[in-house]
Amino acid sequence: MKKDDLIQVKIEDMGADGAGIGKMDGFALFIKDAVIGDVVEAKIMKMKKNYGYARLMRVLEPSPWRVTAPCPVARQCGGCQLQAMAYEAQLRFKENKIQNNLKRIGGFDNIWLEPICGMDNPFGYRNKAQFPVGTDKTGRIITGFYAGRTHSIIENRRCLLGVPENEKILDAVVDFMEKEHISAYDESTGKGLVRHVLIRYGFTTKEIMVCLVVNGHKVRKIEKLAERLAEIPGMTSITLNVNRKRTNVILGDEILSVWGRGYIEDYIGGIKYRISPLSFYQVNPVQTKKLYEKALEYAALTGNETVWDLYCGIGTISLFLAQKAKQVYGVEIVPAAIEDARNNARINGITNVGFFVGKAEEVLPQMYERDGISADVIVVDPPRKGCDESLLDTIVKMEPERVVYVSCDSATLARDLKYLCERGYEVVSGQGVDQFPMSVHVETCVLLGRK
Ligand SMILES: C[S@@+](CC[C@H](N)C(=O)[O-])C[C@H]1O[C@@H](n2cnc3c(N)ncnc32)[C@H](O)[C@@H]1O
Repeated sequence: MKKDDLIQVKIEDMGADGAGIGKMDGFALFIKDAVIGDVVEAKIMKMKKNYGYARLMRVLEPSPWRVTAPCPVARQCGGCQLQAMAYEAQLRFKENKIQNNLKRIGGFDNIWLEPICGMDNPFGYRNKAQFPVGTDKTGRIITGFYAGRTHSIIENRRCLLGVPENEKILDAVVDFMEKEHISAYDESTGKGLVRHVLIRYGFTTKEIMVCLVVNGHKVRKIEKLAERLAEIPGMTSITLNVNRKRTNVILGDEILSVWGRGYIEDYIGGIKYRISPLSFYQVNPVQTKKLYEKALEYAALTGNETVWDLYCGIGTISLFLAQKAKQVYGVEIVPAAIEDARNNARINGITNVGFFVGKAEEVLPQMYERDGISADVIVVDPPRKGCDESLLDTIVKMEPERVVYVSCDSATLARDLKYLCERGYEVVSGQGVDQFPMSVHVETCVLLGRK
């Protein structure tokens, strides 16, 4: 097989990034957009020693799990990788992904997981969207999402994963930019003003926040845009975020108020959270509630426990746990998030929590060595790279009865579980929670107990 060859192949498996995998002449061929069970015609794009990449040209026999993707730009857009696959099959894919990682990376052969927790309606679930703004070849202002692995914008104002309000907001922003001749930022030159539109929506409160990310400190006639946006029911906060750096990172550090208050509020369970443009907040509130309830169930609190919630963000899990614990301590690296966490405790009248700013892998060992702190239960919810070994070592030394590991990357989860299980812990239970339908991502919650 060589570049540009046309082949016919049956898709027998799927890779972690959602690409279909077909086998031919001993080679594994990765074919994006092919669904397990399809027979496809594909064009070879690149061959390596044992595997290759091919482009899907035609589906010759559709898989029983193939569906028509409801979004017209699903294939080009980098946001969804699994829209052409029935939701039930997506859930099986995610369960397999977790199990494969546990086996391959963690060496766990027989971990029983509770059935994955999926959504009844797997669309319209996202409470946050960040739309890049740019221009097309004719200079017309466009917004949408980046194509997979690139920074070219696929125009789309009606993303089916988000709320309908997004479209009205984007219409208002683009109209305003065209009428007032406000430029879009150009990544290749570093020139132009408007980079992204960040929208957040409180599902329980229906409050909306719009934050325009700009390469500057002001936008001419912004009050005209604010006037129009303020007419959208629920609009609560309009801000500018200043990002003058030539970087892929979307948000800068500085927020300037334009209209309304600088935050929205939302509830998960009975707890109210204040969310500012820079705060980390889970994007799928329906599933987040289920995830936190699972973490709370695994923590099995009776009211006498001291609990540490590491990587606590704005204190979402900490406040959930505090309802059933004696004392909860949260640790988080972003100072603004800890400010939000303290505020969130205050507005909910929760007094049995304390928050610390710093790296979990520094704060916990320091406090253990210096102050001899203890823990009955430790919850960790790290970013994709997982936990630092020095943090895992301290957890082992502190000997909590239970460790609840919430993970957005089952590969690093498997690595860290292996480490803990070689040092006195065992996996008691676990469950995948689908926070990101239509994408390949999946959240996992695991309970570890002392052997
Ligand atoms: C997956 S989020 C979890 C946040 C929170 N538990 C929630 O559910 O909203 C991970 C958090 O870890 C924070 N973080 C990243 N590295 C960290 C570190 N080394 N120490 C402490 N926090 C860290 C991030 O800022 C982010 O808020």
